[in-house]
Amino acid sequence: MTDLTTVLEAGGALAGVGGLGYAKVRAPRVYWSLVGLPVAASRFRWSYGTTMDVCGLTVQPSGLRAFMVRNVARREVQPIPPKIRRLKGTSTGLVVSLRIPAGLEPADVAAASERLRHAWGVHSVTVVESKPGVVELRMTGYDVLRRVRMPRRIKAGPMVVPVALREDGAPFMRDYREVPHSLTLGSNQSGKSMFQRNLIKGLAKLPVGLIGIDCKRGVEQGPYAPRLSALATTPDEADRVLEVLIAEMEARFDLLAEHRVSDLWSLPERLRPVPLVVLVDEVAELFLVAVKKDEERRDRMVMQMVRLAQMARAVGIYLEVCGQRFGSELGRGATMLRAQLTGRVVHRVNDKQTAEMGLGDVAPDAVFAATAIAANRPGVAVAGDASGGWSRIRTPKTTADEVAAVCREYAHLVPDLPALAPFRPATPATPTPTGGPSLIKPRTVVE
Ligand SMILES: Nc1ncnc2c1ncn2[C@@H]1O[C@H](COP(=O)(O)OP(=O)(O)OP(=O)(O)O)[C@@H](O)[C@H]1O
Repeated sequence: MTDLTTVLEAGGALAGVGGLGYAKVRAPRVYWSLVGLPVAASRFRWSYGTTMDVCGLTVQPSGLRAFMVRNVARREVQPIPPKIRRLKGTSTGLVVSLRIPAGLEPADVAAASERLRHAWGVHSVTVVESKPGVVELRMTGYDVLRRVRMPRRIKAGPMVVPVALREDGAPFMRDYREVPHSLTLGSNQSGKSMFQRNLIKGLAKLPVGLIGIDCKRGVEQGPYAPRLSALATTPDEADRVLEVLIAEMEARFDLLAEHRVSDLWSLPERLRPVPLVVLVDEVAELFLVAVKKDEERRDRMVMQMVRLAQMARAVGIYLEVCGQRFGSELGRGATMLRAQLTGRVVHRVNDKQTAEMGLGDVAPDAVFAATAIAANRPGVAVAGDASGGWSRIRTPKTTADEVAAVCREYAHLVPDLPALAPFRPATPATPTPTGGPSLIKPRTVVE
């Protein structure tokens, strides 16, 4: 009987270990919550003081403080680490809020993030300044980008779309009011289309107008036609669509002037024109020059896009440009346009120069991270912005059919924009137009 009990106990223990091993690989969230988090939290608490000390993140207390607290001479007291304000476990990691003592700055903690990661045995440590004097250490317990699962509850805003997951487990949000224009770069098969697909999936549900420019004959954006207000599939069509957008921008500025406000969001809701997002897929195809005559069109389009990028934010027209490279080889004015596209997402690239094109001017520290993206990780990218911050992200795998279904479901949100009507892609059933007013008259398209 005793032998049987021992065998059953051993069997139960082995099954438990096997189950945990299985969970670690197949359900890392569950494993983290059951095992990883309690272990990491204990390890953190136990080794906090010494780890911060060896990582150079302690300061000598002031003489007065040493005297007040311990009533001893300053040289006799130990250096003190940042004070822990809060420690919170999440489904992907651990978030620790620290008050930075005088003598340290957030950059010191950020510089030590690799050392902290190894000391506490976590997958990554990201340092974010949450308010002056306070930093958050966002640790992830496992590689959350291996299989992306977006958090269930995401706080979105009027022009904010969740597109990908960040390495620290938080969603990567595309906020058009904060960063109006953006550039997505990456080599072949790196995941650019997947990024735009996720973006369209989010945007399709918002009250915005979507304008597609896909000079690969519409193969990428064609399936989303029911939700598009316009789709240009050749450079000539794109040229005309951009002309309409410039006219729309000017008309919207007249409206702002009439109501003495400086941006679209300050207008009363009933007068506010619908925001427009212009999605350019593979920008090199758009600026392609086959014969000398095309150069004039290309230069005109670059200048139209530069004008939109410089001014259209205030009137709610936003640019989302995607390409393999974006350098001076795209023609006159291209680098000027790139400078205006301040949101940057760089997928795997073939050379350092392309990573520098995307991130060198906004987040130089991120260039190396972009060149280190593995070929077997499509969809992984480095996202930087004009504030110099950057993060590693990955989009969830989403099929074109899934996004096409969302576009059909939300086709009733296509705004009434008569000037763009000639460019409206054909769809099986034309939905009833809704949304904000258009400010310019329909044009006759001369083919
Ligand atoms: N986040 C992701 N997770 C898993 N697989 C992905 C992810 N993103 C992209 N892929 C896969 O990688 C491949 C290339 O993706 P995608 O077509 O988006 O790349 P691309 O950069 O647009 O390529 P191209 O420039 O050749 O059009 C596809 O098979 C896609 O399913």
